[in-house]
Amino acid sequence: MSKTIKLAVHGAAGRMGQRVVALAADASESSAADFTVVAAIDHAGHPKIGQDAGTVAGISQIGVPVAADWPGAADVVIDFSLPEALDACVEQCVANAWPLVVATTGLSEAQKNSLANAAHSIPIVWAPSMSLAVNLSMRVAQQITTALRDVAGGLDIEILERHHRFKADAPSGTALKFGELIGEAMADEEPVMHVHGREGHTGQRTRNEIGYHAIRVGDNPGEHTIVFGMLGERIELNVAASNRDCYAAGALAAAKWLVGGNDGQPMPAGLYNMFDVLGMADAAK
Ligand SMILES: NC(=O)C1=CN([C@@H]2O[C@H](COP(=O)(O)OP(=O)(O)OC[C@H]3O[C@@H](n4cnc5c(N)ncnc54)[C@H](O)[C@@H]3O)[C@@H](O)[C@H]2O)C=CC1
Ligand SMILES: O=C(O)C1=N[C@H](C(=O)O)C[C@H](O)C1
Repeated sequence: MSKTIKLAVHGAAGRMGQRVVALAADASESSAADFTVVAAIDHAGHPKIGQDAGTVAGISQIGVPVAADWPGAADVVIDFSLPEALDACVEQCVANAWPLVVATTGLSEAQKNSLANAAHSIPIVWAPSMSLAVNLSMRVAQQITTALRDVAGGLDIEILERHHRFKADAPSGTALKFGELIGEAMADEEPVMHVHGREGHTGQRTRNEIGYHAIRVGDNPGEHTIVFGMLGERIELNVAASNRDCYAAGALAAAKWLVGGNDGQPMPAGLYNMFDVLGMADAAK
């Protein structure tokens, strides 16, 4: 039998952590052949501490309790937690030389810098969306922007995102990443302004801004619409999750890539993203 990847899940009792545990451990899922969940880590005060992580995730027992302690050994760690929980996770991974997938959004600038520092010693995949469809849409958004940025009459770009009412950060990390990539593709002499919502006497829209609008409704697992508005017509690029498994499957693909790379060799230390994992790093922009 081939050796499975020993996976530690950080934030294991959360909405996303549960789906990662389920896809990695549920025998009916194809990814379960690749992984063995060795640790399901969550906050010491979480009410599910001590319960079997499989049961918490809605699958059969896996013999691993949700715990606040880190394991003695792991091949890779997947983090879906909170910004305030991430620093300790990164420290553990650096101390133990564990590759790390960071999916948590809403990080401070200091945390982004410490991720870059940590990536000098361990390989890290960090992306605000692990979804294949979202990452592909980011490339499409860059291409549309490049094609239309000099259109007669001008191009207005606004980013609408919809998420469940429980989401803690706004706008979504994905919306901000769309904006960053689109801003690069706008390549104007003027610096791009990132405008978050509008209210009051705002005056006319300027050419060099990207607008962001964060909608929080019900149980929406994540939807992004990029509006490319011109005089006389518009394009709307919409990418929507039906459930959270697109993110969980993407995180598992990233974990597998860190451990086995493209050629079976572990990835060296460095800061990677989902474009690297999906082989889209050099896609035409
Ligand atoms: N990159 C991506 O594809 C995606 C990223 N996310 C992001 O992942 C994060 C988690 O999202 P959800 O699962 O919906 O949130 P959630 O609130 O359901 O789960 C977070 C979990 O982290 C745990 N946690 C809090 N403090 C901790 C600590 N000190 N140590 C260990 N665990 C701790 C919580 O108890 C909770 O179980 C958010 O930042 C969200 O934006 C969510 C979906 C996709
Ligand atoms: O909190 C969520 O749910 C999600 N967060 C990520 C983000 O902030 O971009 C990714 C996804 O949209 C779901």
